[in-house]
Amino acid sequence: MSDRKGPAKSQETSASRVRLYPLYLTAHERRVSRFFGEYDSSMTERKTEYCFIRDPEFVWLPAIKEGNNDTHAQVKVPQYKDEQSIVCDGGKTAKGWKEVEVPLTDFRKGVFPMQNVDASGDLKAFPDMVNLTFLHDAGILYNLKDRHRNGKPYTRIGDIIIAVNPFQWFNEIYTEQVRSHYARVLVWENTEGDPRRQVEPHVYETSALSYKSLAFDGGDQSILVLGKSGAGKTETVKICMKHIASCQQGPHASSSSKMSPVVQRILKSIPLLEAFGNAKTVRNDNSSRVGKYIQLQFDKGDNCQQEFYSREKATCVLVGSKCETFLLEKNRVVSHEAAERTFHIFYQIIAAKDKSKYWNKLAGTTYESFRFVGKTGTDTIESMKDAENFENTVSVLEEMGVSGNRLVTLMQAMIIVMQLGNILFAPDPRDDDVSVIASQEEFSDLCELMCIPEATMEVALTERTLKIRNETYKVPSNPAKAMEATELFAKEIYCHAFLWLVRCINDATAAEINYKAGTMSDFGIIGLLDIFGFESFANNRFEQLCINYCDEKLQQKFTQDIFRSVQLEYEREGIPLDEIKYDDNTDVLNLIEGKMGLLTQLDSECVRPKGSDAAFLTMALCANRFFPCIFPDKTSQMRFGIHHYAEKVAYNVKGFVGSNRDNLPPDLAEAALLSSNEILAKHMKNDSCMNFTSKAPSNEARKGGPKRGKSHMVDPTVWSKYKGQLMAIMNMLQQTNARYIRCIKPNKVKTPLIMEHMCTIKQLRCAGAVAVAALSRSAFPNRLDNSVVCFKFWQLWDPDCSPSKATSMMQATEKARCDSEAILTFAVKPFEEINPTDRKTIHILCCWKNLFVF
Ligand SMILES: Nc1ncnc2c1ncn2[C@@H]1O[C@H](COP(=O)(O)OP(=O)(O)OP(=O)(O)O)[C@@H](O)[C@H]1O
Repeated sequence: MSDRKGPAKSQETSASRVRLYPLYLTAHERRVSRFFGEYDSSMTERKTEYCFIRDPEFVWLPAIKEGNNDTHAQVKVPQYKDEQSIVCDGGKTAKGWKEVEVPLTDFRKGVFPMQNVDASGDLKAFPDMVNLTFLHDAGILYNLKDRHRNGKPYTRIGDIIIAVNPFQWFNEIYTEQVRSHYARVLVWENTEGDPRRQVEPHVYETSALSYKSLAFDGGDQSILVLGKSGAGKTETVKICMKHIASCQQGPHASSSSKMSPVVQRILKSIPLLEAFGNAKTVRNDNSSRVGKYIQLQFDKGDNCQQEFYSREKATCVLVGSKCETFLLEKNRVVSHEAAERTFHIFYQIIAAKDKSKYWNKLAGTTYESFRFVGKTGTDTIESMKDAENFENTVSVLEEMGVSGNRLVTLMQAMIIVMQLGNILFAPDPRDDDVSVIASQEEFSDLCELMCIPEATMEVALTERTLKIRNETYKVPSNPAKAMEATELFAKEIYCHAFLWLVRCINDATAAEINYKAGTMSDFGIIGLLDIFGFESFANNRFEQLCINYCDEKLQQKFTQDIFRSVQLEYEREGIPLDEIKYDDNTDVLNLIEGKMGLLTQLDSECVRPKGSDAAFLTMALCANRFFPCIFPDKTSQMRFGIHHYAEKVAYNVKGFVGSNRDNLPPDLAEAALLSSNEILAKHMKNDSCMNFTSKAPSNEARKGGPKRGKSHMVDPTVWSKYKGQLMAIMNMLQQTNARYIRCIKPNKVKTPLIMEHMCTIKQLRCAGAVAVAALSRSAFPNRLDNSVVCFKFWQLWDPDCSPSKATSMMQATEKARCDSEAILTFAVKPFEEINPTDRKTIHILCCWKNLFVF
């Protein structure tokens, strides 16, 4: 294009309201589509209109629009063999075509979502979905599907990585060479602009950029890995940790560079936690049944920036790690679905060759010998036998300092839990409300193992102490109550043995202990959060509400963070941003955690002597009747629903009060003190994950959680402890620069190469994938490169009426920007409208440094 001189155009824009789910068409888009519609019909060669149509089974189907009248569009739909073969290839691999008429009312304002095409109108998949020309969930689904089929599990959406679980290991994308390539390009090389343009999307970019930000800017970082069960969160955390461990070795690291012993221990700590915190579920053979927040600790060096700039050696080195765990699924200790298993460690102990070393009565036992363990469909997890896994577990425990007597203590605590499941009760023949022990031999073995006198243990299990005012009474328990107390005892022992182990791991890995004592606040942090994703089952209980609440908290943070990064992008591009509003989930959070919220109501019901689930529900519904996000269930008086940000979930309140109380009866707590096992005798009240003070404890953490917990009048409830822990973690995250990885489970059958549309799209909606892209584009959701504008729309331009200010001296990008601005100024003028309220021009397009947005 020749140089044209003309008045510079201002980049002023009136930002419109951000739509989190921008499905066609707002007034803005209508104007844009008028422009494109008229432009398209003016072209001599009409491009194929690749669009999507709705489908009840496959959610969206690719199609080609042939034409339309006032009410219907004529559409050709390629027919494929099955769901997996459906792709956006313009029907090249289709086995036939079907002509259909689609009512225009199927789509807002009758506009069809378009398939992903490049500048010349050819179908294309995009590594960064913020660059999709048209933005909607159909485009995102098929873009991910295309990459998934081609062995590319990672796709970028702005600053977020979407990781689709491939259910097969592509070893070639995790080699040491690939790791160092990402470290070199993203950390060590001094590149101009965004270095991510030089690499394929990968979780290595999240780890590398986190490390670089920590080393370069010094601020603490975090990586939040979110997704439903089986989506690949834990594997992703391990992949990122390994990469960070290699980044910190410096620009010249190689396979011969040795990791320090503490770094090796850090990397091994996750599989160790998996042995005790993971179980086989129907969704995932190695499912984490506990939330984890791992803080990698770095010594940033004295004059870190200066040395960092030399890029000769890493001065920001990994020197330790600490792990916080929360909401262990302790119910799994005492019961699990037939197709699932309890925690791996139980199977490992029973399968161990030398198990009688831990208790001679284990000799000859099988899984079925223990009621809590029982029959299992498999003795192999992730292609490793339980027996082999046990050897690994013991070897890593020893590296963590849990050896000799401490190892026996831990294993015996596990065996005590199993043995508790074998204790049976029967009604006393003289009185049904009194129970007697019906499995005398198993009971004697248990008491011997715990070293607690049988008489003491019998009373603790079959009677309970009640305190009424200042008087104490002993009340007999019927068999059901005695069984309930036994199971509670087993759950508490497991939970506290788990915390004891977490403290041992932290002792073996924390920088405060293994590197520099007393300088804890000097360490830089990269925190990795691996947390259960939002779920909705046929029957959702109290624990599910806690999990979904946690997810709501993270969703709120996610939206706020994305919004902040959009603001920064606009500032960088010099675009004024008058007003951006976005949907948020504050109302759901207020409903759950507010002063009169559901969980406060539940806590009050737990202190009432006759507190009941039904009374809780009545109170909760009444106190929160003005919240639009809660609704009663007309079919059941024991159910209610919450309209979460992701979807509506119906909760069954049966067991809410019991699950929230969940405290160990005082009689059993006292009996435990007599045990020779240290975990039972000394650690049953220790709810901490650390033996030392953590960095910069938050206000909540310092106070030890919500006030209720501090009062000695009542035991803290599960909810109050959980809320305190979660708030402490949220506060810690708040002080970091967060990056997100959204893991997607593409199918329920855990099989490679299958992407089920319905299940994937639901997760994309939960993850707010469209929302992220929309928010990233905020006022102008669609975008094209300026060079593409010049190429596509030059015919519309009359340079005499609207000259470009480009000169031959300019660089290509600058020239493209000026030309594109001139072309569009000319072409768009007729489509601009005047806002009737303020009489100002409504701009429908805007030219950025590299992009034309509309
Ligand atoms: N990047 C990957 N490449 C290949 N397979 C993977 C990858 N990530 C995960 N998987 C497979 O998916 C399984 C489930 O992954 P993972 O345990 O990380 O899920 P999760 O989201 O942590 O689930 P949960 O919430 O139940 O713990 C893994 O055991 C592994 O077989």
